[in-house]
Amino acid sequence: MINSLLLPCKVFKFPPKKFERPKGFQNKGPKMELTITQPDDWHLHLRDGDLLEAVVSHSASHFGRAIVMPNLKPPVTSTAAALTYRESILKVLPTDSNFTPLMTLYLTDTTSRDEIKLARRSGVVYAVKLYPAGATTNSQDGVRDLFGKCLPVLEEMVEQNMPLLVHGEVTDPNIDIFDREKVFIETVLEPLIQQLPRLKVVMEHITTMDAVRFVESCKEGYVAATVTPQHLLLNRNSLFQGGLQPHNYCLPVLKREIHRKAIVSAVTSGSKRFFLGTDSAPHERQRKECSCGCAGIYNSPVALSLYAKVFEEAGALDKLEAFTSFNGPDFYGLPRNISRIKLRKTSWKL
Ligand SMILES: NC(=O)N[C@@H](CC(=O)O)C(=O)O
Ligand SMILES: [Zn+2]
Ligand SMILES: [Zn+2]
Repeated sequence: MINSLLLPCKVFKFPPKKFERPKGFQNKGPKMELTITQPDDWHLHLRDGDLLEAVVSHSASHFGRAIVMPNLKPPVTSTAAALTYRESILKVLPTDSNFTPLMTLYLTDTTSRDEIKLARRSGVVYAVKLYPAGATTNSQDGVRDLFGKCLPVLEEMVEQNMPLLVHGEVTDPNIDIFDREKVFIETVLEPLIQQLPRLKVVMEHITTMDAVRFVESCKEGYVAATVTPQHLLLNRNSLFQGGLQPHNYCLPVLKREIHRKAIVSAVTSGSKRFFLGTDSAPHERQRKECSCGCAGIYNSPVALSLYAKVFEEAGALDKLEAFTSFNGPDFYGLPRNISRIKLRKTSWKL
């Protein structure tokens, strides 16, 4: 794939005193540059072991912080495990990196209220992740009884102002795979928000116009969504273009073009409810290219450029910075980054 788009080239650090508003898009002849506040990634899979070591620098070179997903084997279900995982990430970071992993807990039917209190007190756990059991990669230990066994924990999360991050798909095999997000909104998210209107919810990696409408209909500051580069750039044709394309397979699966367009409109509108979450999900090559390929797209080395391409093509580069660098920390109640990153438009080959 040959692209002409904005390629991140360097992070410039400014001390707070010298902080000034980014100058924004500058067109200097053929050389186009854009300087924005350093982005964060609000949905990232770093894995562990060798894979962690192989991928972490790709995120750390562009992003200031990342919400690190807990779907390891075994999953990160306790604050103690999150602390250990965090240490193993910090250990393999490049020495000059100030990348900060923001840890999450994997919700199960047996998570306790005390665990949520511990998580909040730890100062390193920022959210709890809901995987409906069987919905996606390493979700077999996920939630089976959200409105029953998990309810006390959700109430504690309201008390602790701890966001619930949601993989929003039903797992019923009788529901068509392309409808699983829409049905999840109707049967789980809408009742959940009615029951717990003060719970902060992030609908992760949205893929449909139904999700866009749902998020826009909720109270700002309580419900938001992350958006991946692949769901902004590809539709479901890309899964079958010239043959089966396993590297375009992720969950929730890519949808029709009308859905892609709705998501592009939502993020380029300047709405505060949508922010960057790459869902970069590395898998070993032989697990993608085989008779039963697993779900997940690895994108962190190129994600920021791809987002910039989407905003540029929509004529909305002036809205890019809010999506990449402001809306996420504002929703989580965290400070925006001080450092900045320069994007330079250039041709490159992936
Ligand atoms: N998105 C994916 O297709 N896969 C993710 C899990 C997830 O985010 O659902 C993974 O961990 O591989
Ligand atoms: Zn997911
Ligand atoms: Zn994910």
